[in-house]
Amino acid sequence: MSLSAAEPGSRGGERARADYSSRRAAGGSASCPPGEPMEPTEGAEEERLVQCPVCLQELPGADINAHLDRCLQAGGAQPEPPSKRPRLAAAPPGSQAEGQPEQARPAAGSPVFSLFHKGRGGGQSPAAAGGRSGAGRDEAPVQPGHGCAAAPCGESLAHKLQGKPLAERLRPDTLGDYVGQEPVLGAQTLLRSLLESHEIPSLILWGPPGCGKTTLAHIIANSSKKNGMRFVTLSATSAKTNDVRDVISQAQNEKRLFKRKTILFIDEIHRFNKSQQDTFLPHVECGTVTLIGATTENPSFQVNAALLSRCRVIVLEKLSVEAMEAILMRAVRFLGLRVLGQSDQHGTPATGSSSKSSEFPVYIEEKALNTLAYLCDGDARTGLNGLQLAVQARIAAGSTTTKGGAADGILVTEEHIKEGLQRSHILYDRAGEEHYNCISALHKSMRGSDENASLYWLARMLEGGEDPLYVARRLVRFASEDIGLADPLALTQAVAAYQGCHFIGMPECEVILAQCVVYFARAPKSIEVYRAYGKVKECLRMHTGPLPPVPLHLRNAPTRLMKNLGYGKGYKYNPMYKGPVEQDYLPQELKGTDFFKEQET
Ligand SMILES: Nc1ncnc2c1ncn2[C@@H]1O[C@H](COP(=O)(O)OP(=O)(O)OP(=O)(O)O)[C@@H](O)[C@H]1O
Repeated sequence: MSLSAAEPGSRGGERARADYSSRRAAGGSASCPPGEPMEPTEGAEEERLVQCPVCLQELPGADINAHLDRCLQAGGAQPEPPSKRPRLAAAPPGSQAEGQPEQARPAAGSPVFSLFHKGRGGGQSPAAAGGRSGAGRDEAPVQPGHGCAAAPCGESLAHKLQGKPLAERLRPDTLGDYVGQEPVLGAQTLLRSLLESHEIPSLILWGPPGCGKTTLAHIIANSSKKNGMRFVTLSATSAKTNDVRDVISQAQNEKRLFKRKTILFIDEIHRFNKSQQDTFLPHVECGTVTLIGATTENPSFQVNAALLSRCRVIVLEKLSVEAMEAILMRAVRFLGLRVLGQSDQHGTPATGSSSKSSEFPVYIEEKALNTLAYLCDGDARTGLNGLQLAVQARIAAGSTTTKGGAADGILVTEEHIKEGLQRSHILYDRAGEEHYNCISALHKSMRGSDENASLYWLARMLEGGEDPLYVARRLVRFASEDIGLADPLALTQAVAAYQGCHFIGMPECEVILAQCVVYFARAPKSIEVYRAYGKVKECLRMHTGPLPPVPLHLRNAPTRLMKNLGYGKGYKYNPMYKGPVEQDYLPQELKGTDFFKEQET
């Protein structure tokens, strides 16, 4: 036997299979039942640990063929390697492993990270606690359609509001239910035709929170699954480089052994550092994995340029008020609420109503829905959670009303919606005017050395859901523009604050920003450099004709030819002189210009 320790996907794997076949033909130990000890074989080679090319488990060389036999029969699934962490989940529905006995599927913790699948244990998603998408999410399927999506008809309203957040229950499964994003997903768009023909390119989905990035990936997962592809998901907030490597080697094996393609979805890809992102590069390049990354950050800054050039960047916009209204109406139908229009005092039951008739009818003002669609600022998760919270609160309060002549029931008004949103989401328009107004107020408060106002505006933004890195970037600018050389350490503080925010994110990073903001409010201020640089720029802008050449004595002369042309000639090397050196550094035309001279006002 000559099987050597092989990297998954390497030629050693082929040799393993060849060896496996020949031993099998010879009636060798390949027929050992699982769990039985293998017969010892001769030779030192057998004592070496060999990695199974299918499941990556390391075994003594003597055991590998029988193990490989079982591994291949189990469709590439073997008991988990000891090093795997429990957040790795099981095989996707529709995958080859799905139809196999439970023990033959990849166990939780196997290198298969397939998460967009029907929950086996029916456990509650981590998102049920209000969490965002993450590694290990175990989602229940949502049926296409409206009224009874994800819930059997007749299920009570209280039951529908329990467990998973509404936003998760209503996550669309098909493009048909995906609302908005017309510029990238409308009819006739390239992406739609690619998705419809199951030609999925590597993608980076970039857009603000709650605009549908994960949902789009979820839809792609459903369609690719039907097409026999594997869909594996990782969250960059929790996955380590080793997890990525595991996924890649599993993808290599799947491709080699079962000719199955793997789509790897990485949520919050910007949280991977550049070297972690490098891990995918060659595998995206050679087509072992199709990468779908989701990010709320500008990928030009946060995603490795080489990786970026191999992916199509899809820019998703925050959802429009109309799109939000459509999403909320779908939720209203699902919950079986009755919309109480301004002109319709009796309330129009939403089609697909599924509330049990024994329950009080629940009414919601049309105005309340419009306000919610407006206030959630294009974030569908906030909108749906806001609706859920308001309805739950009203049901818990057990209020009944006969307002407006409607039958006895529970009424959700605009005020209730605002109250619910206020509690979970300070009214703050992250992309609109409020965003600029607040950052401007913060900047001016720090400039005016008002530490209280500075902290106030900072909190207004952060509590309203502002991206802490946006604030941190402004602080970096402020450190140079307003403090400058009056305290050069300010810049170090700002850069450190930016990095701190990048490392730990919200909510922990809020105090980092608070410290930096107070430091800046208290710091001495100087705009000397800022102003002088402005004057230099103006000087360049106002210049007419060709720009003056760099004086010859200031030029470097790395070659003989350049020396002969007079480059560097007459240059006085300052360290060689004890006293001040008489030498011009500005072009002749600008001799004596002082950009630092204060202008008389
Ligand atoms: N375009 C859409 N059409 C219908 N529902 C949507 C759409 N976008 C989002 N939703 C709803 O909002 C919820 C949250 O959306 P999703 O998780 O896709 O946001 P995201 O862009 O990935 O946000 P984040 O960056 O915060 O993870 C979904 O579960 C779904 O119910």
